[in-house]
Amino acid sequence: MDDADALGPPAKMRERRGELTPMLSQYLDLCERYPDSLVLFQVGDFYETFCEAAEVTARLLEITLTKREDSTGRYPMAGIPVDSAESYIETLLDAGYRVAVADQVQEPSETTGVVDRAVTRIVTPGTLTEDAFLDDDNVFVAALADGDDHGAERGLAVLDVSTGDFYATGGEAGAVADEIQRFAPAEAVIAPGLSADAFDGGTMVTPFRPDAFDPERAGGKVADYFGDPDTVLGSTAEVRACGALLAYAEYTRAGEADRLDYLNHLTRYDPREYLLLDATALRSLELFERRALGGEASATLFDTVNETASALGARRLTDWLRRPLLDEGEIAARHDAVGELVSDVVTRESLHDDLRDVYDVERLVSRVSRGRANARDLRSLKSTLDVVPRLREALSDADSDRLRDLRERLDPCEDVRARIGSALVAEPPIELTEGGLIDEGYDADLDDLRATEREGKAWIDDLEADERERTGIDSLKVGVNQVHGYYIEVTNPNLDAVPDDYQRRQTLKNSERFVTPELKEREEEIVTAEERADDLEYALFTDLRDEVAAETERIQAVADALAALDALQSLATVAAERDYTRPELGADGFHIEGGRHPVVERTQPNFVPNPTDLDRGTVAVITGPNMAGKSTYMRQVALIQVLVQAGSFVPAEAASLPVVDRVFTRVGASDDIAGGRSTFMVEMTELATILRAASEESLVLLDEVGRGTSTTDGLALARATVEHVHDVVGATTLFATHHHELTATADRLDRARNLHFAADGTGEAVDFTHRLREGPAGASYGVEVARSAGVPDPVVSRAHELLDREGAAATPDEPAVAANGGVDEAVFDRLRRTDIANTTPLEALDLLAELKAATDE
Ligand SMILES: Nc1ncnc2c1ncn2[C@@H]1O[C@H](COP(=O)(O)OP(=O)(O)OP(=O)(O)O)[C@@H](O)[C@H]1O
Repeated sequence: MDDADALGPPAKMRERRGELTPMLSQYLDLCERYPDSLVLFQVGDFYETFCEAAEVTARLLEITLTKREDSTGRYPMAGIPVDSAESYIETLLDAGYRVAVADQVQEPSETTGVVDRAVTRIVTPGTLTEDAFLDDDNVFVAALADGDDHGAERGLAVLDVSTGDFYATGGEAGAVADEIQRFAPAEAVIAPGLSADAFDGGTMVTPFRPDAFDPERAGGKVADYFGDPDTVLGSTAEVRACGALLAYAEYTRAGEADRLDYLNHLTRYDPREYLLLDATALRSLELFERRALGGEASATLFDTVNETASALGARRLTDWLRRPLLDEGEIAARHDAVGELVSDVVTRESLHDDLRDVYDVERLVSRVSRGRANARDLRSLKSTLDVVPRLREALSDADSDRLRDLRERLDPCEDVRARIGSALVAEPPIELTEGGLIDEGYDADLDDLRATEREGKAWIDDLEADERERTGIDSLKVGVNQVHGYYIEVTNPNLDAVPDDYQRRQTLKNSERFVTPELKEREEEIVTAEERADDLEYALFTDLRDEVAAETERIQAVADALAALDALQSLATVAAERDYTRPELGADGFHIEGGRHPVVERTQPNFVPNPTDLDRGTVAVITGPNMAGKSTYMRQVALIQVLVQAGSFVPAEAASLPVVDRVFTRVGASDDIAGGRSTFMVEMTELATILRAASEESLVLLDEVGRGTSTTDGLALARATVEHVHDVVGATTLFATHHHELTATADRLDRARNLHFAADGTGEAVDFTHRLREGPAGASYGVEVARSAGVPDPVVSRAHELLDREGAAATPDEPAVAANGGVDEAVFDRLRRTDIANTTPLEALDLLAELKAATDE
């Protein structure tokens, strides 16, 4: 928040409440009613702000700060034009404000006093519906609540007001925090007493009436929209969150009918139904956001597999990547559909072409339902429905269950389509009150009015010729202007010939303008017919819009099917064009032939495919020089896994994979400077999460764990981590490290493997092959990488000299950190297997004796 003083009633006005002019006292009232929002107050063609709010808006929007002066005092004032308000409002949102737009809701001509004003909408970052603010992506607002007992149980509700997408989920606080990250809401309301910690800096946490979270009240709200809360939701925490979120969404629609009629569908899910990707994983795998490490902006996974043709499809594909599936049947159903479209080029391409004509129906229909849609919106809806029969035709021979099911669900809504088609002209204007919307033949009364208008105009068109003949004045002209309407113009030399029934209207320098009683009558007829036609058109249009609004659920169902079809089409297009293969599911390990990194292969023309062959529970220790490709490889495996479970084919020659419950990553350095934590602290926090939460069903990527501290500590931690993951956690793990000593640890453990990236050290230059091999890496090429990076020769030579001197110390096959000081491996193992927490003092003494005996031998 830039400056909280800009909110609420200005002190200066409050002090003089009794004396203020009626207009300013209206402003003061509105500021009091909307104390959390910056009030934009319409005065004619401007939205004005006053006092502190004016100072803040003038600064943020770079507009002039002026003053309003009256008998009660001088008030700073700053205003923005109503016509270009949206871009200014956007800047205010970016600065962290909510904006309450107070419009004049009465014509100034209707009153002798001050015009009525009311807040007609509250614009907040998470509840945007105006096209001007939106791109294709979802914009979410969330609500977080706890249960009756205020324990660790949390409920989360997430809503996109512009599309009507509504999700609810719940669970213990940590799991729900992960779900929040998946949706990355722009805004959130939270129950009284809860901390906002689960939200990061990208979410504006907004205060809201605590009573909206009251279980009874919230339950009532949920019932109002979706039926019995106990049936549709999982816990009181979820009910509180959903109810409060609905109340908040209604609150921001001030002025419009309270209820959001297009919210018909609630998706309630359990986080355990989807592959869990926490914030760290989403970030480090760059699913949606670029990290631009080292200034090099790379594409995201989403960019790479997004070949959707519509906004609906793009949002659906985002959701599939954000919440990959766990259910093998569901995954296979998507794979079947993708497979069919991969092999059927004709269908795939015709789907892609047709889907390009699909508009953002979810948003269209929500605008229709809110009474905000114009005639163009309805035409766009019709164009979209026009596509549906073509899509059904393209899918007529579909085999896979999913495609057949989608075909079934593609209801062309023939009645709606025909109705819009017959009512509206092909290219209606945006304005709704100035006519030109409704087509001929739709309404008899309208056609009559238009006929009157046409006849009147035809009569006038003929008038010039008729009057020239009657008067004999060849230069006589008939014209029209805004102020005086139709007139007959006669130049001064001909004034003598003017007949008696001409009435003078206007005198110009060289001519006079006249009207005749008949011309006035005709004109009156035309104007009346025009006005009545405009009003009638508006009425017919709103009736049509209401009729379409009554079909909201049907149209939403079509939108849902279109979205899924487009997402499948996208996956199939990518698979076909980039040579992806269908993965086999249900394997007891990760077996990939010729795997590729889906994003890097797009920018590296000579990308080297690499295999993966890891039984479940294997810990692979991956060594190799800097720049050899370790990080790329590890991410490649994880991305392939995410793609599989999202329903996609994968960049590989062949793949046979299990379904994993969660992908964990501890990759690269991510300083949390804003959070005040050092790189090492962040690294350890992430590591702690993984070691606590990973299961045998998880896939874990650990990249250079322990790098952020001293070598000894780092190595000790890395080693302890490998052992713990191997012995206790049991997750399949890829562990990249520069500590060659770790390769010895891997040699000792049953399910650990050494893999490495070799580099050909030809002479003193390094040639990266990017090829993964069995066993530990032979040497570190760090010094050569330093040379190719431009480190001066003397430093490089000296480093070589030092390396030579240290010799064997750096060889990788040496056992790990002589930490056991020569103690027999069996003793070491015995210690490792000991669970101290479950060892009695007596047992401990026995153990000590046993170990002592072993070392004495
Ligand atoms: N299989 C591959 N084929 C072609 N180029 C690759 C391959 N793998 C990685 N690269 C390229 O090599 C460079 C280094 O890759 P990467 O960052 O994965 O190496 P690294 O071993 O993790 O390095 P460091 O240890 O310094 O983190 C990247 O620019 C990447 O694009």
